[in-house]
This record gives sequence, structure tokens and C-alpha cells, in this order.
Amino acid sequence: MEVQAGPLLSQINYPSDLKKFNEDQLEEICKELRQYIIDVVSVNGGHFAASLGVVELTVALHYVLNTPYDQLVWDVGHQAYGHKILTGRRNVFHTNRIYNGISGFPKRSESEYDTFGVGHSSTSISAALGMAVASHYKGETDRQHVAVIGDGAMTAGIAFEALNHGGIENSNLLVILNDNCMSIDPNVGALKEYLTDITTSKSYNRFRDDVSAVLSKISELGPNAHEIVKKIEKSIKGTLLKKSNLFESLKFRYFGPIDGHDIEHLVKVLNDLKDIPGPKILHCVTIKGKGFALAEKDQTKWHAPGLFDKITGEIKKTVVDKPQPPKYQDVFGHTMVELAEQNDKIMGITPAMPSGCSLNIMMRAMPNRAFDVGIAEQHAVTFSAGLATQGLIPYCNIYSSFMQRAFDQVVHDVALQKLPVVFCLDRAGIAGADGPTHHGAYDIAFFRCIPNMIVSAPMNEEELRNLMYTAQLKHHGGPFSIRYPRGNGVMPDWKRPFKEIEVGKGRKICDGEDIAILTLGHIGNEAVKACLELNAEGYHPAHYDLRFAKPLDERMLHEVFSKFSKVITIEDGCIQGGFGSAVLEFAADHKYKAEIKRLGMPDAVIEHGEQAELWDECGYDAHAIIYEVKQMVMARPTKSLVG
Ligand SMILES: Cc1ncc(C[n+]2csc(CCOP(=O)(O)OP(=O)(O)O)c2C)c(N)n1
Ligand SMILES: CC(=O)[C@@H](O)[C@H](O)COP(=O)(O)O
Ligand SMILES: [Mg+2]
Repeated sequence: MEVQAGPLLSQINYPSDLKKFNEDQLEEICKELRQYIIDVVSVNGGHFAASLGVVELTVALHYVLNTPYDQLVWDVGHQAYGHKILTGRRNVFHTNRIYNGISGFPKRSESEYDTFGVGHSSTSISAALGMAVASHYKGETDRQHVAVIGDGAMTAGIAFEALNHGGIENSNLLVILNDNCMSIDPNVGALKEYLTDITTSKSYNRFRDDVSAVLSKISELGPNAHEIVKKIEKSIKGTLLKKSNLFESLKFRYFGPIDGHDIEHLVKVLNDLKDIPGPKILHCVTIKGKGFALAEKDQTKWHAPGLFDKITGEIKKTVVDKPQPPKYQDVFGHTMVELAEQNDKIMGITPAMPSGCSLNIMMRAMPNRAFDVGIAEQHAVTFSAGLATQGLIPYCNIYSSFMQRAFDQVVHDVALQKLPVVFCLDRAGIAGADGPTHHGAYDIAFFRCIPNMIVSAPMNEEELRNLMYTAQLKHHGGPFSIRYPRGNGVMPDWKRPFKEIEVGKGRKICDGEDIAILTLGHIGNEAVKACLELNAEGYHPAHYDLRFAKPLDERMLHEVFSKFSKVITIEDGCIQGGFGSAVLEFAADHKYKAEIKRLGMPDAVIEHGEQAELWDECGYDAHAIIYEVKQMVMARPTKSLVG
């Protein structure tokens, strides 16, 4: 839908246009930019509150910096809508996150203003430091490098690894800490408390005013400005402040906290900071959702609210006339509470996604047994391992793509020590509009190769519950992983009594003659649809839901390969090394000769779009399955080949 930008914003295509305005017009530009984001996101969807919170920061940065020569790195990038609009993408912003449209995150291939591809958090300081060191090496002393990182993203280990390194590099790096006291859910942990202390402490506020006073004089100080500023700073900071400021102790010069919505002040401070070399941190206090009252009030709900009425604030829901299947995440959340009520050893862990994975249900019901550990996937895994050493049974829920961060912890801290940690991988498979950074593409492949690991995937809600139930019973000596996708399952009536599932045992969904379809997980429901249509057309595929990629149901596979010479495997994950590869290995190891077609994500970057669009593009939705079955069945008559 075409949305009209305000009169000033419509004159701005690039930061060079923005620079033509006077400073006293910037407030109006911010107003129009904020409104434009509201107008477009309300009808298109996407991340919302974070971008509203950095409108002033975005305008100030592009006003002061010489982008794209100066390098501006957004952390996570879910807050970069204003940046996109000001850097050549206003006219295509209505395609944000839509199939074939622009990405919801900064992306190097999309614009030279997007200096670094993001989506996963906490990478900005490392990336900006790399750029700063490269500039230093190349003698580009006039170049600025700015990382904008949120208080939530700052909790991750990699952010501190970067600060640790950045503090001793004499490169031109400015870290802007966008502190709104929020992650997706309220931010957690001691760092958050520390930042709140800084923001409210009298001594820091006095320091902030002193620094502002110094900065305001900088232009009057002449050629020795830096030396003079350093001296004054040293004297006003005093030993106490230096020792007690975390960032100062890491050798970053700390400025702030300042009001991140005061555009005039921001422009001034950023201009002044440009003249101060070396590693610096500017602490900005902002309000997530700023300018949209409901979002300011319920920041979690408005992190990514879906479509909404921008006047009433009503979030639009699809109207349905019959009970709908629940989201898998909610089945996980409710089942956790049920299981934990029966077994006092069970604990729940999430790195910063309590509402995303629905562990918040358990956090409310059993606050001493469910933990949001902040954006800290590696810690979440090793913390779970620690719990497991003491006889507890941790269920560590991590989105599949974020689990990529913690691979070593899974191998080294859990699997090698045979610790019984249950990994629940939400958003496994095509994630949808978040795109390639968020697709849960690789987990089957990267978990399948780990010794002692069980790799499972439910085809529906009941199986998810039963796998979760089974995982606590099976102290097989090692981790048990359960992967399931974003979105809804298929069973409106899902709350059934628990039943143990034999580890490594699949189930036959339907018998057939022409060909065997082997599926893993929820995508099996596409095969069910395909089989119905194929049956109606006179084809008779058999369908097996393997449930486990490791251990494989070897008995079932012997049955399949003895009976069928044509086999299709289907998984919502990468083909290379995944479930289909496991079946191929089985066939090769047992010398079965069969035509095996593997469907799943190809060895390519799968862009963003709706799940169904991407399943179609990758060729493993019901239509594609029907097509493949017909191709294979028609190609040659079926016969069983053994040996
Ligand atoms: C490695 C990783 N873990 C989790 C997420 C999910 N996530 C995206 S934004 C976000 C909150 C970030 O908080 P903050 O950096 O403070 O930004 P804000 O939304 O408050 O502006 C989280 C947890 C992610 N993108 N990457
Ligand atoms: C930016 C980010 O990483 C999250 O906000 C992510 O988009 C959440 O995804 P879900 O909507 O699937 O919870
Ligand atoms: Mg935040």
C-alpha cells in the first residue's frame, strides 16, 4: 500500500538531502520519520517499537556522520527502519520483509549504507572495531566507525569480547549504547541493574553535566583540543568514577547518559565526539516504542505486533470460525509446566526469548525453576550443563538459528560429558519474514554429527508433548533435542495424556505401493496433504514419519528399502547433511540400491517471505511433493532392489 511521507521527509532520499536542512528542522523530520514508520509498519507488519525508539538517534547519526564513508553498524538491525528510509529505501520500504522485497535487517547486498549484515545480536562492536582497525591500518584517520547496540544485545559475551579488544586498540570507534531497559521482554541481569544505576546515580549525572560542559567548549580550544579535553576529563572524572565505571575500566571513554530523544543535544554531542579519537562509548537513554503510546506502555507486545490499526492501536487478528491449532511454542510452554509439576528436577532456560518461546508461562508459574538468562546462548547451554551435573533436568529452549552460536557448548559441555540436557529448538525450519539470518536451517545437520545426541522432531502437537515427556524419562546419557517450527501445529484438540515414545522409533502414516515418502517433523503434514491428492489421482505413495533423525528407525528403513526402490525424503532444514542425508547414508551402508530424492532447503541462501512461499520456492510443500512423486513414479516402474 502506498503511504505518503511528510513534506520534509519526502524531500529526503539520502543522508546528503538530510544535511541540507537546518538543525532546527530536525525535530520535525523526526516527527515525520516516526509517523512514516507507524504508517507503513501498521499495514505491512514487522519490527516496530525498536525503530521508534531510535528515530532521533538515526536522524542525528546520518546528519552528523558522512555515511556511507563513515561506517555505521546497527546491532541486530531490527531497529534500522529509520536508517533504511533515510538511505535510499523510502520508496521501497512498503516491501519490507515481503517476498522479493527489501530485508527487515541491514544487508550489505541491499545498500552501501548497510555496512554489516545483521539479524543475530551483539555483533556490532566487533564488526565496527574490525572496520576501525582496517581504516587505521589504511591511514584513513578521518573515518568514523559507529556501533549502535542495545542494552539487551550488550548482555552477550561477544559484545564484551569486543570491548575487551577495542579498549586497547587506538582506533576510531564509537559505541552508542541504546539503553531502553528492554530486550524483547524486559531486559534482565546484573548489567541491566548497573546501567540503571548509572542512569539514576547522582555522581554520574554530575559527571555527565561536566562532560557536556567540556564538550561544549571543544571547538574553542584550538589545535590542542584533544590534549586539553583529556586533561580536563581526567581531572573531573576522579578516581572513584574511573574505577567504578565498567566501560572506563575497559579503557573506553564513557560519555553520558544522555537523553536519546533530544535531537538537538544528540547532534551536538555526536559532532563533538567526532573530534575525540580512540574508543568511546556514548550511553543514550531512550524509550522503546517512543511516540506511540501503546507501544511505550507494552513494549514487549509492540516489539513486532503484526498488523494493527494505527489510530485505535487494535492489533489485527485473522477471524476464524472454528478452533485453531495452537502455536508449537505454546504447546511447549504449557507442557513445561505440566511436566515440571510432575517432576521436580525439571528446569526451564531461555536466552532472552521468554515470550518468543513461551517459557514465560513457566516463569510465571514457577519463577524459581525457569530462567531468562539474557541474550547469552552459549551461557544458556553451559548453565544447563551445570544444572544437569547436579541431577536436574534442564529444558533449554533456543531458536534453531540462535543455537548456531552455542555449537561448541553443546559438543564440549554437554555431549562429551553425556549430560542429560533437553534442547528444544523453536523456529526450526523456514522462519519466514525474518529471512536467512533466522531460518532454522542447519540444526539437523549440526546436531546429527554429535555423539550421544538424540535428534527428534514432532509432526504435531501431541508428538511434541510426548517427545518432551520422553526426554525426561530417558536418561540415556546425553542430550535429547526436539525441533519444531514457528507457527501453529495441526491439532486444535492437542492436550492429550502423555505417552512415552520409544527413542528412534518412527511411525507409518499410510501404506502404499509406488514410492515411499519419509518425513521428519511438522513438514510431514505437507506430505499428508500430498498423499490425499495423489490417492485421488490414482497414485499410492506410502508415508512414514521417522520422528528421529538420530537414532534412525533402522527397522523401518529396512522395511522401506526392501519394499520400495523409489524414496523421497522431506525435511524443513538444509538438505546437506540433514535427515535425507542420514537416510542416504543408511541406504549406502546397507547396500540398498534405490532412487532417493531429498527435498529440503537447497545449498543456497533462502531469502525472506512467508513460510508457505519459501517452502514453495524450495520445493517441499504439498504441490512440490506431488510433482516429485509423479515425476519419479512415472519415470520407471516400481520394483524392489535389495543388495
Ligand atoms: C543471538 C540472538 N539472540 C536472540 C535474538 C532475538 N532478539 C532480537 S532483538 C532482541 C532484543 C534486543 O534488545 P536490545 O538490544 O536492547 O534492542 P531493543 O529491542 O531494546 O532496541 C532479541 C532478544 C537475536 N536476534 N539474536
Ligand atoms: C529481531 C529478532 O531476532 C526477533 O525479534 C525475531 O524477529 C523474533 O522472531 P519471532 O517473531 O519468530 O519470535
Ligand atoms: Mg533494549
